[in-house]
Amino acid sequence: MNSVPQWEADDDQSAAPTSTTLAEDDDLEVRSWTIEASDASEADVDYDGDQQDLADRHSLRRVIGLRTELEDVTEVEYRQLRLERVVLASVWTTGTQADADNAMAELRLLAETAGSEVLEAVVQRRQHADPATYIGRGKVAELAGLVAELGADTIICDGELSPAQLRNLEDRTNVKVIDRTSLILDIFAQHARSAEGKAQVELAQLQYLKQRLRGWGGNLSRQAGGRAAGGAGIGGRGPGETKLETDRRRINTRISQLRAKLRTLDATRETKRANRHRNQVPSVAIVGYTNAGKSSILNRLTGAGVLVENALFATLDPTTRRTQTADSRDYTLTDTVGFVRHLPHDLVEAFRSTLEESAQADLLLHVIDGSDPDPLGQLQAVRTVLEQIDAAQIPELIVFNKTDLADPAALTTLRTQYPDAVFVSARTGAGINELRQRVEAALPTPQVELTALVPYERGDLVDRVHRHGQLLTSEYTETGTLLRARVHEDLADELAPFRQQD
Ligand SMILES: Nc1nc2c(ncn2[C@@H]2O[C@H](COP(=O)(O)OP(=O)(O)OP(=O)(O)O)[C@@H](O)[C@H]2O)c(=O)[nH]1
Ligand SMILES: [Mg+2]
Repeated sequence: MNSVPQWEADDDQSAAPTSTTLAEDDDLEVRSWTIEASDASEADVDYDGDQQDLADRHSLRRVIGLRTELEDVTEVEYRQLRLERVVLASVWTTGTQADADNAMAELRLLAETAGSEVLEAVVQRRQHADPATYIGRGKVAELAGLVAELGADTIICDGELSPAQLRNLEDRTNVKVIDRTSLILDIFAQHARSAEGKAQVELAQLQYLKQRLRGWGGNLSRQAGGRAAGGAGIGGRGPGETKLETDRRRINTRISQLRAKLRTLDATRETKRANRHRNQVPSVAIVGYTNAGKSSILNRLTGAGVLVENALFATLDPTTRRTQTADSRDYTLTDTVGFVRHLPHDLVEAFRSTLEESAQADLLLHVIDGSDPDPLGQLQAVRTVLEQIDAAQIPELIVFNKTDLADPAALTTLRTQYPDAVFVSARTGAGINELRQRVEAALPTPQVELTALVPYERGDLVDRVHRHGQLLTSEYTETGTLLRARVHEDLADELAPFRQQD
C-alpha cells in the first residue's frame, strides 16, 4: 500500500495506519491501526452553536458482552448487539487506489460512529465479490485467523451482502458478520430521537433482517422447545418451535405495529406541513452528504443550536427553524439527514417522509464538504438520492463548506467549475453573509404586485405584508399606510378593499 490514506493527514484521528501484507500472493492487504485511548469528544470541541449533551445519546449504547450467552438471545437481539472490536473487510473491484482508500476511510468512520473499535482493515483486489463468501474463498481462512488472533467479535464488510454470503462468512469465521447496510441502519437506530425517526429506522432494520434471518446454523444452532420447559422460554413459544420461526413471527407482528404507528404520525406531520404551506412561508432545505456541515450552517444562519458533531449522521430528525430575510420576510430552514454513498434502499424508503421535507422545499441548499478528498463524489451521491425522492427539479444553491480546512488549489478549481456556488466556512463565519443574501435572492417571490392604502386600524394586514410578502415602498399618510408590495394571492384578496390604482 503506497498511497496516503486520508486519515493520516487528519489531526483529529489518533490512529495511524501501518500496513502488512498477509498473503504471499499479495492480493489481500491488511491495515492495522494503533488505537490509542483518547477522548475524541474532548479533542474535538466545536462551538458552531449550542452543543447538546451527548450523554443521552451514549446512554443508548446497548448491552455488551453477550457473546458467551448467544444461546439465550433471539436472533433479533443478537443482530442488534453492539459491535465493539471489529475487522473491516472490503472487496475492491473498480476505481483507483485513492477511491479504495476513501471508501475504506469512510467505512472506518461509519464503524466508529457506530461505537466500534476498528482493529484492522482488509482489502482484497478482485474482479467481483465472491458470490459465496464475499471475499475470495481462499482468503476466508486467513480472515478467520486474523479475527481470532485479534480477538475481534465482528467483521464489517463494505457493501451489501446476500444472506448466503453472510451465513457462509459467519460459519467460517465464528464471529458476527455485518455489512455496510446494517452498519448504517445501526447508526440510524442509535441516533434517531423522534418517535417517527425511531419507528422508521426500526421498520427498516426489521425489513432488512427479515430477509436475512438465518436461524442458528452450526454451533449457533438451537431448538427452543426443550429449553422453554426449563423456564427460559418466552411466553407463547410453541413446543418445538425454532428460534427462527419465533423470530419471524415476532418480526412480522412488530412490523405491523410500526406501520400502524407511522400512519398516525404521518398524518400529524402532514397537518403541520399543510399549515406552513397555507401561510405560503417559503422553505429552504439544507441537504448534503453526512458530516458536510449542514447543521453548522443552520446554526450560523439562525442560531438554532442544533447538535453538531464530527460523526456521521449526527442529525437524523429534521429540524425546522423559522427565520427572516433582511427585509423581514419569513422563511423556514430545515436541517436534514445526511446522505451517504449507497444509502441502503430500505432506508431511502423508510426516510421518504423525512426526506419529503426536502422534496417539498422551494430551495435546496446543497452543502458539500470542500475539504473532502472527493467533493464531487459527494455531490453526485446526494443528487442520486434527490432523484430518488423526486427532488431533483427543485432550485439548488451549491455551498462548498469548510473553506478554512480545504486545500486552496482545490478550492480554486471548484470555483472555476461551479461559478455560481457559494464558498463558506461555518467554523469561521467566512462567506455566511453572502450565503444569506444568495438564499434570500433565490426565495420565490409572491406573484401579485399591488398598491394599497391600509387604514391604521388594520395594522395586522401591514404586518402580514411585512412577514409574508415583499414590501417595496411604504409611506404613512393621514388616512393610513400607503404601500406598494408583492404578496400572495390570499393576501391580495384580503387587501382588495384597500387597493389603489397602480
Ligand atoms: N473546519 C471546519 N469544520 C467544520 C465546518 N463546518 C462544520 N465543521 C465540522 O464538521 C463536523 C460536522 O458538522 P455538522 O454540522 O454536524 O455536519 P452535518 O452535515 O450536519 O452532519 P450530519 O448531521 O452528521 O450529517 C463538525 O465537527 C463540525 O464542527 C467548517 O466550516 N470548517
Ligand atoms: Mg447534522
